[in-house]
Amino acid sequence: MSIISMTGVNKVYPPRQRGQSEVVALDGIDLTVNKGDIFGIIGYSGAGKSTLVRLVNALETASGGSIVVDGTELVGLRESELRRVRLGIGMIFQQFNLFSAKTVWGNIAYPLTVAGVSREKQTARISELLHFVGLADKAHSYPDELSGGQKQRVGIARALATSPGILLADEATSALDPETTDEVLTLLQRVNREYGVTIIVITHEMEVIKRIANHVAVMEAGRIIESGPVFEVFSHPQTAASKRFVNTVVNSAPRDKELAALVERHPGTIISVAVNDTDASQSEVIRHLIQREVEFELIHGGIDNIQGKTFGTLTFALRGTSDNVRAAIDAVSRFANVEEVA
Ligand SMILES: Nc1ncnc2c1ncn2[C@@H]1O[C@H](COP(=O)(O)OP(=O)(O)OP(=O)(O)O)[C@@H](O)[C@H]1O
Repeated sequence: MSIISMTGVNKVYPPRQRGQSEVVALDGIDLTVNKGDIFGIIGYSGAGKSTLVRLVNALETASGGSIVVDGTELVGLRESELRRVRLGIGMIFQQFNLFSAKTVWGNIAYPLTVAGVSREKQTARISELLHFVGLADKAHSYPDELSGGQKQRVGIARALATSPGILLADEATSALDPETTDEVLTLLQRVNREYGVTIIVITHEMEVIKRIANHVAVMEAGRIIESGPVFEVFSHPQTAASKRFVNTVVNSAPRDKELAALVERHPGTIISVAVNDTDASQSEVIRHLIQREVEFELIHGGIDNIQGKTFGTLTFALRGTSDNVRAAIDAVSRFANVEEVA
């Protein structure tokens, strides 16, 4: 069931200065996020990701199109009605955006006070959330006394205070080191599983998508150029930009210097085979090489796990008669994506 649905959404900003032209930040966005998704949106700087998020939580208005959030059409809605929609959406940020003069407790209490929640209920909710994010002992600390990862955990607790159904995470781990990033991503997965919150993750890092998203949309120049289940986009990227993102995190075929070094050490035929556990398993590839009496050596590559599925590219140096090598490549090519790299 869809919880966010965008159809033909445009956003045009007026020129920043006289003489400049207007900026088309979003250009015909069609997007459906289903309830329970961890939906990743990836793109380089300026692709339009933050603009898209600001439209979803109604911080900005669209120039055209339709945006339906949890059954409510946002386009054309009055400010008082937009406020109600915003209550159902939590948000976390790259720079955490905590109130530095308030304690951890005070930060989490803030949205509850604004929503008119009684003191008693606030206390119960804040205690629950502090335990959930593992900061029960930091209730009376100030943000300055916390590490980046702890600050983001406060950010998550504050965003969840009013029990929103949707959480928007805008580059939420971009300021954190890899280990802390991992902790925060694990926490977001718990938010999704244990509280049933739909999460939209905005990032320029494919690792984040690979780690937690089930669905991904790739943005470029204000458009969504590719979208689908994470495993599909990783295993069959359709556009140059998606391929570049995928190559940052998965073992792909060797190129340039790396390839030249391999060729020097392994004269003969070198092939790269994309393997996965749905249609091109590693064992099937190896079985065909053995059957065709081809000697082989695994010289490059590796296997990843994406959404519980095996995925990777293995590069083999093949040795044997040219007929056998050809027959082996033909046989493997029937079910797997094979690239003869040398
Ligand atoms: N208030 C604004 N006025 C004019 N142009 C804007 C405004 N906000 C964003 N833009 C422009 O819209 C385009 C998309 O910006 P946006 O911030 O959504 O991209 P992004 O993918 O989130 O990039 P980043 O990660 O750098 O924030 C950019 O060309 C940006 O300069």
